[in-house]
Amino acid sequence: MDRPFILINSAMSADGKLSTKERKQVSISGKLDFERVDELRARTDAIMVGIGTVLSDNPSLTVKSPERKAARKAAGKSENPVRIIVDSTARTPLDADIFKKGEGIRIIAVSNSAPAENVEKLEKKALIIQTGTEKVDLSELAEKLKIIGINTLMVEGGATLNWGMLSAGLVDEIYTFVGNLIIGGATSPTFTDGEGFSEAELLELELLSSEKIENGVLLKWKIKGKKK
Ligand SMILES: NC(=O)c1ccc[n+]([C@@H]2O[C@H](COP(=O)([O-])OP(=O)(O)OC[C@H]3O[C@@H](n4cnc5c(N)ncnc54)[C@H](O)[C@@H]3O)[C@@H](O)[C@H]2O)c1
Ligand SMILES: Nc1nc(=O)c(N)c(NC[C@H](O)[C@H](O)[C@H](O)COP(=O)(O)O)[nH]1
Repeated sequence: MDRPFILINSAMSADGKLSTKERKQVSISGKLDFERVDELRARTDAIMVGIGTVLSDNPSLTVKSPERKAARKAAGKSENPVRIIVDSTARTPLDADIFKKGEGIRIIAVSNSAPAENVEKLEKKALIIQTGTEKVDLSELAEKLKIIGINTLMVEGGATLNWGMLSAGLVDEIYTFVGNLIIGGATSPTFTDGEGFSEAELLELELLSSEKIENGVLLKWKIKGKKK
């Protein structure tokens, strides 16, 4: 299958959580890690998040640094990468910050069961890609993104989309910043939620690097494939 190079970047607590039990975001990253994420954003063709992240965090997914935005412009690109929301039932609020902030293309990926009236409203704000019956078919979405010129895709969570991408075999590398806090809670989102793998399905990773950043550690992993 021809698809973009796909990287997941997430920040997690020392106990592997992405946010609190109320699904409220907390700063796990410090200033330097947020700078690193901005730099990654500026280098990628597209950024993708799940609708759960939009509903809880309302991210804009823009490049923040004026210098990086200017460098993208100078290279003939938009200031921001293409911003994509995976939203099976077309629930994205029309006043979400992703629409209000920054220039550039937005894509909402919906399934074929998304209510037509929601899709029609979103069509005024974004390009719509429709795949899958109940849930967005992430493999088909990745192929379509490649066709429209997206060669590098950065997934910024959340927990359910991370699982969807990993379990569909769609991820090449994972960058996790592990921050110096404990969040706890059996229901707090973790780096990968969803159904989970059984023993015969586990994914094996190769550690590419580890780097101390302020009071945390950045781990870069490559996906090797199913654990033998
Ligand atoms: N710390 C971080 O780096 C970070 C990054 C992003 C989000 N978060 C946190 O994660 C939480 C949100 O995670 P979440 O799990 O609730 O939502 P999510 O962002 O993972 O979105 C999940 C949604 O994606 C959609 N989806 C469609 N097709 C899918 C498929 N085939 N597979 C999987 N998902 C599919 C579904 O509509 C599903 O409800 C929030 O609390 C947020 O603060 C943290
Ligand atoms: N890298 C990172 N470190 C964190 O400590 C944290 N809580 C997030 N969380 C991801 C979440 O989705 C954020 O809401 C977006 O990173 C915000 O993006 P914007 O600034 O709105 O562009 N991400």
